[in-house]
Amino acid sequence: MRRTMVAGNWKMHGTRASVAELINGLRHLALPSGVDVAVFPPCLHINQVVDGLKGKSIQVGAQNSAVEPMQGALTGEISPSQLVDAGCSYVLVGHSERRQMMGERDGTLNRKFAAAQACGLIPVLCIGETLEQRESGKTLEVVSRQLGSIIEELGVGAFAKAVIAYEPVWAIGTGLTATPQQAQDVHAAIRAQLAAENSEVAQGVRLLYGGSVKAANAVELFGMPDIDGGLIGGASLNADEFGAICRAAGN
Ligand SMILES: O=C[C@H](O)COP(=O)(O)O
Repeated sequence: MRRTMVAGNWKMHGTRASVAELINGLRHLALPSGVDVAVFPPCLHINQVVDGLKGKSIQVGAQNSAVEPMQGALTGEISPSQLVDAGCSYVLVGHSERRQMMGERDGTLNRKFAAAQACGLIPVLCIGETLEQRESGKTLEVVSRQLGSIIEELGVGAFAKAVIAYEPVWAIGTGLTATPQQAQDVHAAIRAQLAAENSEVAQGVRLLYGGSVKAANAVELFGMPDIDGGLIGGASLNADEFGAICRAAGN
């Protein structure tokens, strides 16, 4: 049985003061015991969040990490080993905003994924199609290629200690959500692709849905058989809303 997971990606939001407020809100949440909860603050605020959430069952992750596992001459980057040292458990790999705006390609993402795992971080691989790709019937082809890149490079076993987030780009921050059935169809295809290589890995890996998830649509989405929780953007910046989404995952 897979444990559900709700992850809050704060993206490039927050000041020390607003983060302190959000931490305070999170500390007061009653969280369901069967759900793994994690937040992904900007790197600048990771120490503050790790300290502020001590004793609370919320893990902390980073939104990005370097292609090299250990420290070195890589100006401006933060290594997975530094993130572990700071108290992180997870790292996002290949969020569509980084694929699109930073030009991150599969080869780079394979290295980031491997480097994260080498340090004991759990990578959350983000995959998903653009509106144009969906409208031209290429959704499954695109998602399969993004997933296949890691399988080819690192082997399907790499997903024994990883999470996958399916995020249709057209649903991110737009208020448009994939219908539960649209999301389920893609999640089922992802699991089938993994199962073709290794059914145990396929059954064990958690597949999160991301894209305009709110408390109001979470129950229906998380009720689908291959949706094991969510990667939440905007709604994770409000502790009460985030708490309600976590409770929806616990139903
Ligand atoms: O990482 C989170 C996703 O990009 C979803 O963002 P959103 O909930 O604001 O649409």
